[in-house]
Amino acid sequence: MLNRLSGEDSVGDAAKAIRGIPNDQPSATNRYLYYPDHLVCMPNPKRGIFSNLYTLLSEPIFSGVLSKLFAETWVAERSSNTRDESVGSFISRRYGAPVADNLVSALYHGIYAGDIYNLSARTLMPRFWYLEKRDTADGHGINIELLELITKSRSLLSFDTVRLMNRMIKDDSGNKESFAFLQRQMSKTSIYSFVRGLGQLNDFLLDYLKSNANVTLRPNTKVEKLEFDSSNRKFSVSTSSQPSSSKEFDYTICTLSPAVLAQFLQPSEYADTTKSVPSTSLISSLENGCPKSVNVMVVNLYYQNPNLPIPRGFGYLIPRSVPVEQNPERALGVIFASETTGPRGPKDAFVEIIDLPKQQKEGEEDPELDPDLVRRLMEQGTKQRIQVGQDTASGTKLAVMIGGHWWSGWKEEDLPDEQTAIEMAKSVIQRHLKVTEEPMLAKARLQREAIPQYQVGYRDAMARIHQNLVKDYEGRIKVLGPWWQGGVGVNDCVKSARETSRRIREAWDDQTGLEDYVGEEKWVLVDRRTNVQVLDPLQVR
Ligand SMILES: C=Cc1c2[nH]c(c1C)Cc1[nH]c(c(CCC(=O)O)c1C)Cc1[nH]c(c(C)c1CCC(=O)O)Cc1[nH]c(c(C)c1C=C)C2
Repeated sequence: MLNRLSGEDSVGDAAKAIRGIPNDQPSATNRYLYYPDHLVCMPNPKRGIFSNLYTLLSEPIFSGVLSKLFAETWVAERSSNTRDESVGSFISRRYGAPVADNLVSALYHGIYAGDIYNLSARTLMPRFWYLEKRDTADGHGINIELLELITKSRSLLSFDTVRLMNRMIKDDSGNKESFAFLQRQMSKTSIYSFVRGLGQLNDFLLDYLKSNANVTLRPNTKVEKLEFDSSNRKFSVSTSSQPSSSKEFDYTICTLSPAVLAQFLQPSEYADTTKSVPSTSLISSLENGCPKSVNVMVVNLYYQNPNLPIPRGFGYLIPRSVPVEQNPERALGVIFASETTGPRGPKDAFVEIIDLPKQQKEGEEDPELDPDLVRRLMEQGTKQRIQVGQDTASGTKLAVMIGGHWWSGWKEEDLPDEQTAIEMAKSVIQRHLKVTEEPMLAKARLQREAIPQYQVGYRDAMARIHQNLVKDYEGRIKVLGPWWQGGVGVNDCVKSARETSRRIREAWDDQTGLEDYVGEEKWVLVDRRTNVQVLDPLQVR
């Protein structure tokens, strides 16, 4: 997908679409935690050793943390029977409760809006989970293992990551030039966005699919039933507009939740008796293994003042340990959104390339423009106006995220409405950032079931679903997306989409997208100097 975005048609389109924030910008280097009543900038190499040390020694959020970090080496490892454990319990056990509650809980608010005492350590901290039991003969803990990797210039990568990287390098079906361009662009980038927002990705995909004669799109059409004929291994689909379809399909790709897939597959009273019926074991593995999800209220605030008294950076997160009187709204964090969407204002959001040779000599790097793109435009002699920032107005944008796991189990009528949410967000901003100005624009939206919560036991649940899908549907149902592969990000989705299309192209029908969950995780040691890859000889026993 991104490969296509990056220039199937023209390399210029990519530079126009993807807006990368360079690694050295404040939004890349400065991330804050709120504790107990002020923002604390997290240590990072760009801030220098003295500044980091001062923060570590003076801020209450780190009290008791350093001694516990050092003591980790002597903590007894988990028992061999433990299949999984919550992130909160794992971190408290190895590094102490303050690390879990003050630091790690905030991080998991900022990715999953989740409760560390429910999320799976094995799924979400796989490397740490693995390192705890690696080399058990020495029993010297995670920190020493990490130190050893650093001093020996080795990376420990999951087997599936290395497999994907190797496949992408070998794969000649993609556009090599655009892939190389994307790699170069991303290596300088900490985060990226799309100039017209994330919706641009959808628009691009839609346009691309519409331009393919063999694709039929059925918007606003609910799938009612999915039936499989095992004699010819074909699916038929009943939809709200077409109760019985004559068309047959070879594969089904499901990006919805396991529980929704179970609904599609359940035979109705009037089911066609020639079609296969899913086993009760598949249906119960889908229903019981389905992660719960959380609702997140996202409130966007726009202030006309471009110079509000807020620090430079990506934003801040609020750990679970912050006393309720400091966070009665149960906010999870705030994104300083004008920092993350590129240059803003009527002048700065666009770069006009009128006379390239004068404006930029070949080889001279402009942080906003890719040199290859410039070279290409120079060759074409093109005059272009390129949008590099999302916002054509100056001012300050903030995005306040509220709720998540704090609202788990709440009844619908107890959730705040949008107007109340705006008032809540304004009071968060007033209390935490001392901003008393009224926003010029405010918009709230409740994102329902926004983020799946990968529960303790997620890995085993997905392995069971895989085995049942292969048995009942002969690997003709593939699953991908946030519910299935334990990753909520766009990158995770792109990665699993790539792998799914390969599985179908190669007719790998022993694979559903969940096969890597069966058995133990495999890890690869990569020598960073030579790029030699070896399967880690010290796999967990
Ligand atoms: C305050 C709540 C949230 C913030 N972002 C999200 C929530 C619930 C959701 C979210 N965050 C990340 C993703 C994945 C995006 C992707 O990969 O496409 C999602 C869905 C990424 C992320 N955000 C933070 C971290 C450390 C990460 C992991 C990857 C990375 O380093 O980029 C931190 C973070 N999130 C939020 C803030 C304010 C913040 C840090 C200060 C908001």
